[in-house]
Amino acid sequence: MTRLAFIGGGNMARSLIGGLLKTGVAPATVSVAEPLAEARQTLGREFGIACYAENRLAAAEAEVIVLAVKPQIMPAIHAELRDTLQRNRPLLISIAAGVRLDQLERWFGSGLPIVRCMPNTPALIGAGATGLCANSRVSPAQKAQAQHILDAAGITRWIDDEALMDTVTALSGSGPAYFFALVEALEAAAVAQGLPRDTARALAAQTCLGAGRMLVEGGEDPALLRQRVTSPNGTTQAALESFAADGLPHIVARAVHAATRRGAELANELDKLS
Ligand SMILES: NC(=O)C1=CN([C@@H]2O[C@H](COP(=O)(O)OP(=O)(O)OC[C@H]3O[C@@H](n4cnc5c(N)ncnc54)[C@H](OP(=O)(O)O)[C@@H]3O)[C@@H](O)[C@H]2O)C=CC1
Ligand SMILES: O=C(O)[C@@H]1CCC=N1
Repeated sequence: MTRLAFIGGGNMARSLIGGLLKTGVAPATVSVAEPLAEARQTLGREFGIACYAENRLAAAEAEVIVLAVKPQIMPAIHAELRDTLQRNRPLLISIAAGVRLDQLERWFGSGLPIVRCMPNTPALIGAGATGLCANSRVSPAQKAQAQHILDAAGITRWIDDEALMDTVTALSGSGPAYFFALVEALEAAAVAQGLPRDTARALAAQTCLGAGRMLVEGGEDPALLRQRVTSPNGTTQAALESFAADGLPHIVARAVHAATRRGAELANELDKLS
């Protein structure tokens, strides 16, 4: 069985580890490096995996290493891991927003097989969406390995042009937050009209789930699904006309553009640090 190490045991690592163990991956094959003692204890208790304070120890025997730290931490960990990686030449998987393959190659050593991917937090419940992009050193078997790890967390799509990974980040990486923000706004609007908050929350959240399930399970065009809700001259039409008058597509496009630009900025900031 493939030995897998996570560097950083935060939100996304927990989501991915939880998904993998649910698919039958043995806890004994997974290790994690996490600086916070309390977080190590929780990870060990929850998942039964080996937890280390030192990155080098977690990575020592691994055939696949998932870099699950914040982008700004990457330059700090490469010095620690570089020798181990050059010796063992594992498959490296980075989930960091913005961080480019050429930067990872420069920091961790050229010639390494590296997959840059962008999962999202619904991975925690097996409903994640991940874009993946590989450098030229990744073999077909390693591609399948990376896909297997991320498939455990939801759906996966390979992205051939790495330049589009910042778009994936802005779409599905950050995307759950957009839907949460919409639910918050819907809830606030209904509460302002007098609906009890718990009722507003439950109806808004279930509506989000129902719409999402119809999109995913039915596979129909969102425009068609929208039209079916929209009776001529009815309530939905009134709401959609209000959205259009306020420029909803433009507002969304600007937000996705801002997130995409921030991804590129993160990478540029790291170039200045390292
Ligand atoms: N959150 C999200 O929705 C998504 C995040 N990502 C990407 O995933 C990565 C992780 O994000 P997320 O899980 O949210 O962040 P978290 O802060 O939850 O996790 C990062 C973890 O790394 C640990 N850490 C800090 N320094 C080191 C170090 N030197 N060596 C090893 N571990 C260290 C942190 O410990 P401590 O807390 O003690 O500092 C923390 O537990 C980021 O690069 C982000 O861009 C990708 C997709 C979605
Ligand atoms: O906000 C962020 O930078 C990370 C990447 C995608 C989701 N969270």
